[in-house]
Amino acid sequence: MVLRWLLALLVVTTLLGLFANEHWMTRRLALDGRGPGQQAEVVDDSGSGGASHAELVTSPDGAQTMRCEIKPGFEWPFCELQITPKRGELDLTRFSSLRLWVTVQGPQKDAGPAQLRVFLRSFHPGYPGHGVGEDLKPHEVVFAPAGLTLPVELRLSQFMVSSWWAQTHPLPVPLMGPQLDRVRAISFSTGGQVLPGMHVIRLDRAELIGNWVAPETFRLGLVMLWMASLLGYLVWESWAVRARLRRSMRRSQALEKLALRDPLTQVANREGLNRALELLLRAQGELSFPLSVVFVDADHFKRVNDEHGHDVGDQVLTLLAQTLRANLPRDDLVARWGGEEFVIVMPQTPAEEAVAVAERLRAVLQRTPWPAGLAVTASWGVAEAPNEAGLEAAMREADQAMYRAKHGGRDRVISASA
Ligand SMILES: Nc1nc2c(ncn2[C@@H]2O[C@H](COP(=O)(O)OP(=O)(O)OP(=O)(O)O)[C@@H](O)[C@H]2O)c(=O)[nH]1
Repeated sequence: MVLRWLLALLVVTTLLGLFANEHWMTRRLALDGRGPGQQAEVVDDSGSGGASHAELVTSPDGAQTMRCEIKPGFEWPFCELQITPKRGELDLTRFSSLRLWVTVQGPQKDAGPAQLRVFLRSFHPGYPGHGVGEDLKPHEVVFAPAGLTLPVELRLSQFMVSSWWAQTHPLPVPLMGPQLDRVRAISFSTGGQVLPGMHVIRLDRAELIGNWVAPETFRLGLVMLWMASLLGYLVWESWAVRARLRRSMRRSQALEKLALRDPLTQVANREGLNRALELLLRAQGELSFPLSVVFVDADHFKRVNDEHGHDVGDQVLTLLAQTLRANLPRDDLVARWGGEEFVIVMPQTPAEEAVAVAERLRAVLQRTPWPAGLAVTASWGVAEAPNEAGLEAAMREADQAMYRAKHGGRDRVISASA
């Protein structure tokens, strides 16, 4: 169930994340000459020996329009609308595409739609001429905007170093290829095979688009998220299984304890005594011997029930058991054998000592304040087991000795050997 929720959450997070990274977590930068931070200007071939002439018109809505009269006679005639950030350079590596709202008109009717060259010009101190004017490295994309739906989106990876520039500017290998980390200008230029006549380039908007987090980094992050979630789940599950196991062990231990204890008197029952004896013999073996067994049976207990009710009878049995337990060392075992009969097992105790202990306990019962002002006594039978083999016989003999105590007048201790 948890896994299902976790999976659903991860799937939703992943899809939402991918969508957000693509559409919401984006940075934009206008690069169209609007605002005080940028400057728009036109450049024509007149500075290089040509006769073409360009002029710039800025519309009230901010659109930049270059009107250019291309004159023949020069080898590479051109006009160019150039936008430069006033404060130096732009690092375009943080962006992935350039969105353009641009239209081009030219005189060519039969020669096909007029072409536009877009240049990103970047600086590097290693370039020949050290960034003076034309020695900025041009990165170029050529296309015909006519008929395209605006905006036209150009991926920055589509910009290639102009081959004519590369041929005349031999560069060391590390500086070859596109470099967009220090762009000083973006230009919109007439095409390479430009026809003489009037050319108009109108730039309504130019916008750089980039992701806050690069898509590859973002996807890597998502993979890490999945791995971490999976690992977290595995750790959590193994912890949960261990916790379940611990709980069920505790429960079964509690149940086992219940099964070995007499619920009324809270001392061991017969099964509990057998189990405790087993453990004792396993731990101490023959060291437990000589071991004495004492049978204790409340005297005339039926009368207690008959005269004072079953509840008082229960209270007497409970007090009797707890009194025995409280007045014996921890190593001695106390159990309810059944009804109003109890058994005490005293390891490392010869019969004479056990008789003395039984006498002491008998005296304790006389001093005990019993419910309903009763004077409760018991009959005691003591027998000694010299070794493990003699244990069963000792139980039997102690029981018989207890009966002899009954027949002898009750409230007394009888040793089987007496
Ligand atoms: N209240 C109560 N009575 C119990 C319980 N278990 C056994 N008894 C009662 O203990 C009484 C034992 O009676 P008997 O076996 O005649 O023995 P006694 O009256 O003690 O007489 P002697 O043993 O000969 O001294 C019976 O009335 C049982 O009902 C118990 O858990 N609670």
